[in-house]
Parts: sequence; C-alpha cells; structure tokens
Amino acid sequence: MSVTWNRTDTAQVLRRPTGDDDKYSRGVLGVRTGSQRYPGAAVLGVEAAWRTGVGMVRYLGPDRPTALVLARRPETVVAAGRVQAWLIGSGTDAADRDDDEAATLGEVLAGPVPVVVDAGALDLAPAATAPLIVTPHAGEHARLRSALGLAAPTGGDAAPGLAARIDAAAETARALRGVVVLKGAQTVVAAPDAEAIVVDAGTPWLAAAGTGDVLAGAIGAVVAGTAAHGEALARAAAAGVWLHGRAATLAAGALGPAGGPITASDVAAALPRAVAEALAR
Ligand SMILES: NC(=O)C1=CN([C@@H]2O[C@H](COP(=O)(O)OP(=O)(O)OC[C@H]3O[C@@H](n4cnc5c(N)ncnc54)[C@H](OP(=O)(O)O)[C@@H]3O)[C@@H](O)[C@H]2O)[C@@H](O)CC1
Ligand SMILES: Nc1ncnc2c1ncn2[C@@H]1O[C@H](COP(=O)(O)OP(=O)(O)O)[C@@H](O)[C@H]1O
Repeated sequence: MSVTWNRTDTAQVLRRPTGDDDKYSRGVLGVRTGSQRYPGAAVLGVEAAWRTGVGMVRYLGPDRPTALVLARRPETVVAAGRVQAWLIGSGTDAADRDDDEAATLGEVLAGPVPVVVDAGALDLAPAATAPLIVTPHAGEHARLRSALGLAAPTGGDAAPGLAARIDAAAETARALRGVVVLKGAQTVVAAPDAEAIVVDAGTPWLAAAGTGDVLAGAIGAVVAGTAAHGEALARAAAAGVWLHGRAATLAAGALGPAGGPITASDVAAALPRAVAEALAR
C-alpha cells in the first residue's frame, strides 16, 4: 500500500517565514559532506539547502570543499554550533574515513537531532540511534540491505518494479528504524510505521550526476526548517523529494516543450521557484 505525493502535500509541510522569525528560528542545517576527491558534492548540497530555504547552513568539511563552498556561497557559516538537522555522507567514501571523522560522525548519529544520511555515510546508518533519513539509490540500497541482514531486493536480473521497491524500502525502514528514501524515477519514501509515499520525479532529465547530492541538501533544509521529528520526518523527506523533482521539471521545461538537458546545478537553481510554486495559494 502506498500514497502518491503532490504539491498540496508539500505545501502542508513547508513553513512560510513570518515577521517573528530570525535566521535561527528558520532552522540551521549542519553539513558534513564532500572530500578531496568529490568536493563538488559539498557545493551542490549546500547550494540546494540554501535554495530550498533555511536560516543558516553550517558547513564543516575538508579544506578543498570548504574553499569551494565559500567561493560559491560566502553566506555559508564554517564554524561549529547548534543545528536543527544534519546532512552527512554525500561526496564521501567510507574507505577514506579516518578515526577522527568516524568519531565525529558517530556523535552526530547518536545525537538527538535528525540526520540525513547519504552516499558514503550509509554504512554507519545501521548502528545509528538519531532520528534518521537515508537516501540510497538502488545500488546503495542493496548494500544497505545486505548490511542489515536483509535479502537482495530482487531475486532475478530484472530491475524490481514499483511494488517490489515499495515492499523492499518498507522492510529496510523497519530494520533501520528510520526513513528510507529509495531514489529513482519514482522515489519511494518509507517509514517504519506508516504507509509508503511515492513521489514522481516529473522528468527523466533528472538522471544526471550530482542530482542526488542536490536532493540530500533539499531534504536536509526541509527537515531543519520544519524541525521535523517522528512521523513528520517521512513527510519532510517527501516534500524535499517533490521540490527536487519539480525544480528539475521547471529547469528542463524552460528549454522547450519536450524538456532538455539539465545539470544538478540547474536543479538547485530552480529550487526557489519550486518552493514558491508549492506555497502559492
Ligand atoms: N560532483 C560530485 O562531486 C559528485 C559526487 N558524487 C559522489 O560520488 C560518490 C560515489 O557515488 P556513485 O553513486 O557514483 O557510486 P556508488 O554509490 O559507489 O555506486 C556505484 C555502483 O552502484 C550501482 N549503482 C549506482 N547507481 C545506481 C542506480 N541508480 N541503480 C542501480 N545501481 C546503481 C552501480 O553498480 P552496477 O549496477 O554497475 O553493478 C554503480 O557502479 C558518492 O559519494 C557521491 O555522493 C556523485 O554524486 C556524482 C557527483
Ligand atoms: N530515470 C529517472 N527519472 C527521473 N529521476 C531519476 C531517474 N533516475 C534517477 N533519478 C533521480 O536522480 C537522482 C540521482 O541521484 P543519485 O543516484 O544519488 O546520483 P548522484 O550520486 O550522481 O548524485 C535521484 O534524485 C533520483 O531519484
């Protein structure tokens, strides 16, 4: 069983800023992403978080991605401090993780604040106790299931259909006790005790390198901005997925009636229009 997510659902999740707000009350997202090898993923996630609407982004990472993040977004704060949500893992590789980074990520994943776990931090998710949203693509989902002692998502060589993907994501969510965002043309958002949510991307032009890094930043911003916990976490994740797909559709659609090639940066640039559209009455 599943429900399909739409613009109205997204509008119900997003919080419109008011005159009483300040940069802290609008939500602070802490970001630990990027590496010497994949610095671009840090830039994309930070850019997406700002563009989705958050009061502050704190970026804490290696020197090279830090320099690139600041070059692109000087408004990013690179000092530690309180956050309402974390984003970790995009543009990192577990094989390159040193002891200090492992200890820091361990603290994040044992804390009270929700954590969006992407790419190279997914191996740490099974041991986490923090409120969790994991964002695997199909390959990463298979690895995560194996780490959780679950069977491969499909018995044969054929790619699993939507029903099988929903069942597998729901099973992973129960085993993990967290929200699973299983990415694809139709992204499945599954939580341990709730009906799965299906979000249509809207355009296949979205299948391009780095768009997953943008998605993780968008979800992180929605979670930080809405202070989502508990059941609301899956809805916050679904809102982030909808905004990401809508941004891609707007960016591709601006090129012509059949759409056209877009980059991950184009998707991030279109996020404010997707947010404005969702909030329009
Ligand atoms: N500009 C930047 O800095 C960018 C940085 N990036 C960063 O790069 C890092 C590595 O991420 P990654 O996804 O490229 O590699 P990884 O997770 O090891 O997957 C490898 C194997 O998994 C499979 N597989 C993959 N996708 C699948 C799918 N959709 N559906 C099914 N299977 C799929 C496939 O295996 P195969 O099917 O070929 O056996 C593939 O060979 C990560 O940190 C990321 O954030 C990128 O975001 C790009 C932009
Ligand atoms: N055929 C497709 N149609 C629409 N969206 C897709 C398609 N394939 C992948 N996507 C979306 O593109 C993004 C790719 O993310 P990911 O695989 O993590 O790439 P990367 O690691 O390069 O950022 C996800 O949001 C996914 O849902």
